[in-house]
Amino acid sequence: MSFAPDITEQLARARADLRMGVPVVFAGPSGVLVLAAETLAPQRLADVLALGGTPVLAITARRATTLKARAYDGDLARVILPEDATPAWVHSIANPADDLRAPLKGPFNCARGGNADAHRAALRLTKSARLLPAALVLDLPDARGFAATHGLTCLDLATAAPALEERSPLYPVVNARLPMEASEAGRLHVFRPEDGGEEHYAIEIGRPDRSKPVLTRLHSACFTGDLMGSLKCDCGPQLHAALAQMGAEGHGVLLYLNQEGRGIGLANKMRAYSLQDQGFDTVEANHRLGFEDDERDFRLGSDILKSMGFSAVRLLTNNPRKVEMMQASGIDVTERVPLAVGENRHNSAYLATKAAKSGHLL
Ligand SMILES: Nc1nc2c(ncn2[C@@H]2O[C@H](COP(=O)(O)OP(=O)(O)OP(=O)(O)O)[C@@H](O)[C@H]2O)c(=O)[nH]1
Ligand SMILES: [Zn+2]
Repeated sequence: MSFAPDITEQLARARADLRMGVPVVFAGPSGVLVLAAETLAPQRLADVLALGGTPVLAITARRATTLKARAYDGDLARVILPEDATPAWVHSIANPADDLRAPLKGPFNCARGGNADAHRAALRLTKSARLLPAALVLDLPDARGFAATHGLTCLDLATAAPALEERSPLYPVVNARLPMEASEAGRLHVFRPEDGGEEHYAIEIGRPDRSKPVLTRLHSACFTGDLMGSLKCDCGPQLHAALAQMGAEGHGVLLYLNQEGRGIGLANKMRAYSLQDQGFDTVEANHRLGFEDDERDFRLGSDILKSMGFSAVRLLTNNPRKVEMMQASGIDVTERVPLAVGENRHNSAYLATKAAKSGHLL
């Protein structure tokens, strides 16, 4: 019998630690101390520098490209901290907000050779904590001892790295009747992941026949568009048009996935909006922040559909990646139903970029 948290539970703790600015430790053949750049407090940086060694700032290859730093590890770069590194320096590498106003100094001295597995895991962890993907990493000679002395979350790298790539199983928590404007025959189902992450929702309209393809919308949360009526995207009109079509047909399932900002979280999406005000498009803004164009995993949607008893859908979308990911994860997409609504003068460039760079069909 053990009450000790397993790796999934430890990772959930580690995410919370990083969001608060508390370091975590990865223990492996060579252990490391990890702090998220975004939440790095001045005293913690001073403490890390006082430990000696060669602290590096791990950033993604996307961010490295903008900074013209050498990504010797392929998907990431390890920028060696200058001896006089300040919190402002660390934040300016991690956060592109001031890239244009204060062009970064460079050239950067980047580590090459050795093993970057812990750095890669650290970046995955910052992303999954919805922080900027940048982490201060310092080699520790006795990682487990250091974690025990300082009461830090200690993750075994060999178990944590694969666990960070997996998606957590979702289980149904509750469902209840929800009469809506679009249909009085609505039912809201709540699904919860086992890893303490975001819940996702399914809005079932009518009682769709499980043996036939169901009209389905895979909708990613957009606080600004869905709730605030933002004109910068088409999410609000798409949400309402999808529900209206399901209401009119009498059946449907709208999956509301809490993947705000194409999976980067609302704070990072607002950082991307700020970059868009500096002239970058939606894809360039994600890259400058260090993210891929789209960090979402639509297999979540397949998991929910399967658990509700569906195996085939008529998918309301303009995004071919959604169709591909559904198919690849065992849900048959018998038809793509276009959903082109809500274009206006504020979002026409955004929609054009999605068509040109992300393959969206208009
Ligand atoms: N990072 C980022 N996310 C954005 C931006 N504008 C909107 N989003 C997010 O993009 C997602 C839009 O999701 P969906 O409506 O499912 O979009 P889609 O991939 O365009 O596909 P379809 O609407 O099905 O055609 C939401 O999570 C929004 O929060 C942006 O400029 N940057
Ligand atoms: Zn939106």
